[in-house]
Amino acid sequence: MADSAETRKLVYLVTGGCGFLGEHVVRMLLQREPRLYELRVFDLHLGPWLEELKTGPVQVTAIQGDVTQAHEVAAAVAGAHVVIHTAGLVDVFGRASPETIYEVNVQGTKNVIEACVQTGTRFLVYTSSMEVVGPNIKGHPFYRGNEDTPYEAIHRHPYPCSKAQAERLVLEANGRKVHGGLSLVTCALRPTGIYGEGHQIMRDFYHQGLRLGGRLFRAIPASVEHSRVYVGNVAWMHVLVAQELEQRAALMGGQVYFCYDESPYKSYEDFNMEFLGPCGLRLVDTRLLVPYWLLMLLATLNALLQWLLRPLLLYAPLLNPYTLAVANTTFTVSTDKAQRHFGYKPLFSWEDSRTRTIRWV
Ligand SMILES: NC(=O)C1=CN([C@@H]2O[C@H](COP(=O)(O)OP(=O)(O)OC[C@H]3O[C@@H](n4cnc5c(N)ncnc54)[C@H](O)[C@@H]3O)[C@@H](O)[C@H]2O)C=CC1
Ligand SMILES: CC(C)CCC[C@@H](C)[C@H]1CC[C@H]2[C@@H]3[C@H](O)CC4=CC(=O)CC[C@]4(C)[C@H]3CC[C@]12C
Repeated sequence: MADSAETRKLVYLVTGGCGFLGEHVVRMLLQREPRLYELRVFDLHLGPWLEELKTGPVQVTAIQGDVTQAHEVAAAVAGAHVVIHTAGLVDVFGRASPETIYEVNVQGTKNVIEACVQTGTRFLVYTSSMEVVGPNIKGHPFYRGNEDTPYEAIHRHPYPCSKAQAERLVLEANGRKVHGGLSLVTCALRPTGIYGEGHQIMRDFYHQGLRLGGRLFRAIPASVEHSRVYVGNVAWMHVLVAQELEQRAALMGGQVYFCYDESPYKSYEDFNMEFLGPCGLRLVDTRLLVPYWLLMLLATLNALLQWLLRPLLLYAPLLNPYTLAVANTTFTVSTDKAQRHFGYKPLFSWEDSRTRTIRWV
C-alpha cells in the first residue's frame, strides 16, 4: 500500500524547517505525505528535535544553511521534487536592519527560485503573509475580505514590503522553464496571524501577565477584529498545496491563497485570552481601555529609545508605532478559495486548536 518502499519516491525540501511554522510543516509532511522518500530540512539554526525524526522510514536530512547564500540553496534544492519555502526573517520590532530583512526575505527567495530553475525542481510553495495585503499605512480596515477584495496595499515597513516583493517574484516565476525543459509551478500562501504550539509572542504575553500579578490590561478595543489561524492548519494547507500542485498546475500555478480555519474573529487580546485565560491570567475590567493617545506616546517613546540605544544595546519591545497600527486595525479574511481549488478543509477544529495551544502555553 501507500507505505511501501516503492511508493516512497519524492524528495521534499523545507526551508526554515526549524522555525515555528517550519517544524509543523516538517512533522505534517512525515505524517501526511505517504510518497515521501527524503525530507530535507534547511535552516540557519537546526533544532535538536530533528534527531528523533531520523529513525523513521523517511530519510530526514538536516542541512544547516543560509538562504542568502545562493550556492548553499542550490546544493540543497538539487534533486528535490518540491520546495516549501517558509524561511524568513519575521521582524516587526526593529531587531534586524531593513537591509538584513530584504536580504533574507527577498534575496533569499530569489535564490530559491533560481535554484529551482537551475536544478530542474518544478514545484515551489511560498509562505507569504496577510501583511502583503495589509493593514496598509492608512489603517484601512479589511473586513471579511478574500483574495479578490480590492484594497490599497501600500506599506512602508521593511517586513511587509519584503514579503510583498518576495511574493511577486514567486508568482512571476510561475511558468518559467526549469532545467530539463519543464515549467515551474509556484504558488503563495498568506497566513494571517499564526498561533499554536511554539508561538513565542503568546509565551511573552503570558510571562508579562505573570509579572503583572496575573493581569493584562486591555489596550485595543474589542471591536477591532483579527483573523488568526492555527499553525497545524497552516502546515496542513502547505502540505496539501504541495501534493496537489502537479495535478492542478493550470488552476493553482501563480495563485495566492489566504490561510484560514474556524478560529473565531476577535481582537488580538481577546483572542490571546482564549489561551491565557485558562492558564490563570485575566484581562482587567474589560470596559477599561488604556487610552489610545497614551499607547501612541509609549509606542513613539519606544521607537525613540530604540534609535538612541542602538549603538549600545538592542531595545526591541513588542509595542512600537507599527505593531500598534497593526493591532489596532481590523483585518479579517473570509474565503473558500483553497477549498475550491484544492479541497482544503481545516484538519484541526477550533476546539482542538484551542486545547493544543492551551496545553502548550
Ligand atoms: N508567525 C506568523 O504569524 C506569520 C508568519 N508568516 C511567514 O511564515 C514564515 C515562517 O514564520 P515563523 O515560523 O513565524 O518564523 P520563525 O522565525 O519561527 O521561522 C523562520 C525560520 O527561518 C529561519 N531562517 C531565518 N533566516 C534564515 C536564513 N537566512 N537562512 C535559512 N533559514 C533562515 C529561522 O532560523 C527560522 O527557523 C515566514 O516566512 C513568515 O514571514 C506569515 C504570516 C504570519
Ligand atoms: C498591546 C499591544 C498594542 C499589542 C501588540 C501586539 C502585536 C505584537 C501583534 C498584533 C498583530 C501582530 C501581527 C499580525 O498577527 C500579523 C503578522 C503577520 C506576519 O506575517 C508576521 C507577524 C505579524 C506581523 C504579527 C506580529 C505581532 C503583532 C504586530
